[in-house]
Amino acid sequence: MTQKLILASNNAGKLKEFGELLGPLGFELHAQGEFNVPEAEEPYHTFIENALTKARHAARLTGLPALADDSGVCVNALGGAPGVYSARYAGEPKSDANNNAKLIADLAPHADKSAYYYCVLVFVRHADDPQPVIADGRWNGEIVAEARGSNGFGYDPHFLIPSLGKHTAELSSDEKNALSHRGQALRALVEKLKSA
Ligand SMILES: O=c1nc[nH]c2c1ncn2[C@H]1C[C@H](O)[C@@H](COP(=O)(O)OP(=O)(O)OP(=O)(O)O)O1
Ligand SMILES: [Mg+2]
Repeated sequence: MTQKLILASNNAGKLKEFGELLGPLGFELHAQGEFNVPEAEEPYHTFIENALTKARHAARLTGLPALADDSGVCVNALGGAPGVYSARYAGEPKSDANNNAKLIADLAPHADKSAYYYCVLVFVRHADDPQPVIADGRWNGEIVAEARGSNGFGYDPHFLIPSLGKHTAELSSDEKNALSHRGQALRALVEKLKSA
């Protein structure tokens, strides 16, 4: 039996990656936008609290199980910024181009360009589920001022994977999903769901 699952996100890049990763596992995926679920507030300072809030919000408004992702890029020389604030680093309205420009400018004086992508996923069976299923993933790289590649989304044109010699926007979706913070977290989550 296929399980209906609401993806509690309005980010087209994430929704594409979730479809690629979860579609083959037999979930019947629906973006929250199909049910006119408006964007949830993300008022917290931790990824986990924001992800849980997004998942509960979507489950409450649809009556269906929901999966939320809160993620970002954490830059070591910037003390982990933009981190949980990655989506609105350059202010509202959210803009990948403005966020990338601000990140490159802020990092320019620093020699250490190391960074990592971080992703927390939260699955709830219903809005008041007392046992949300949680998994996370991390992907190390470096921020590069020059943009390269046109795949992916967000900070991908500027995120270099040194061992591959490629920016993450130069990877195919299969290559990215096999390695990414989101791919790692989703595989861990699916293992937990199997034994839950
Ligand atoms: O694989 C990635 N490749 C590039 N950039 C990424 C990635 N993963 C997260 N990011 C960046 C995009 C955004 O600036 C922030 C997520 O913010 P976050 O609040 O979790 O998502 P969002 O507001 O775009 O959509 P939503 O909350 O509806 O899921 O981190
Ligand atoms: Mg968000």
